[in-house]
Amino acid sequence: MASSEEEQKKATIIDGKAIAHTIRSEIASEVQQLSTKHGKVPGLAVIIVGSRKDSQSYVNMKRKACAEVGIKSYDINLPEKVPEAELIQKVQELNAHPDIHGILVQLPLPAHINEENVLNEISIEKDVDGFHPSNIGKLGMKGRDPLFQPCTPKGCLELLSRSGISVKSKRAVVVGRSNIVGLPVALLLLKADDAVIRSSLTHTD
Ligand SMILES: Nc1nc2c(c(=O)[nH]1)N[C@@H](CN(C=O)c1ccc(C(=O)N[C@@H](CCC(=O)O)C(=O)O)cc1)CN2
Repeated sequence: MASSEEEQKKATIIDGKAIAHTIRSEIASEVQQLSTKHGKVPGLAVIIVGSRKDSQSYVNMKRKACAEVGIKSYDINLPEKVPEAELIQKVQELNAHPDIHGILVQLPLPAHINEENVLNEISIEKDVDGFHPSNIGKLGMKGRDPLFQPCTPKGCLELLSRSGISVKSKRAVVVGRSNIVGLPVALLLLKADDAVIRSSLTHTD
């Protein structure tokens, strides 16, 4: 095998924990600067409906991560049977709250609540999950940039770039096409190199 080919076949180990540690220190110092210079502390409202164990665990991790970097998290825990209108009213209150800069509604929601109706209500300026149709739509459009990008897909691309792996001229296969991971990963890959990348979405969900 030619040496350049050998180079290309070499595996790269991605150290996710080390990268996460670096990113958290960067965010902590940005938050510190914001508060020193402008007297502002970023505020994130995290809404969870019901008591699914997996969702509780993800939400706890997000709240803990906020505390670690100095972001103030506002915990909103609503009962499983909360009416959709009440959840929407809560989102609207948070949209108008001056100390809350980001709103995150943990998914999935109980079956009686229409997820789309709720996500559409989040102000696009506070849509830190990037799930609002306007933000997702811009993610898919050439020359447009969403205000926020979904975090797990953004995390995948961030891991690659911080590990020195370029996606340019590569072929990518994305397994799954969920609104939360598969679809936005494919869109982010296209945005990263729309001239060359062909990303194929498999139909597992
Ligand atoms: N409002 C949101 N709701 C949900 C999201 C989200 O991003 N925003 N994503 C998932 C739940 N979730 C975070 O909330 C989440 C779940 C799983 C993973 C993940 O990376 N899983 C890895 C395993 C990681 C490990 O075990 O260490 C995997 O599946 O391979 C990230 C985020 C639904 N709801």
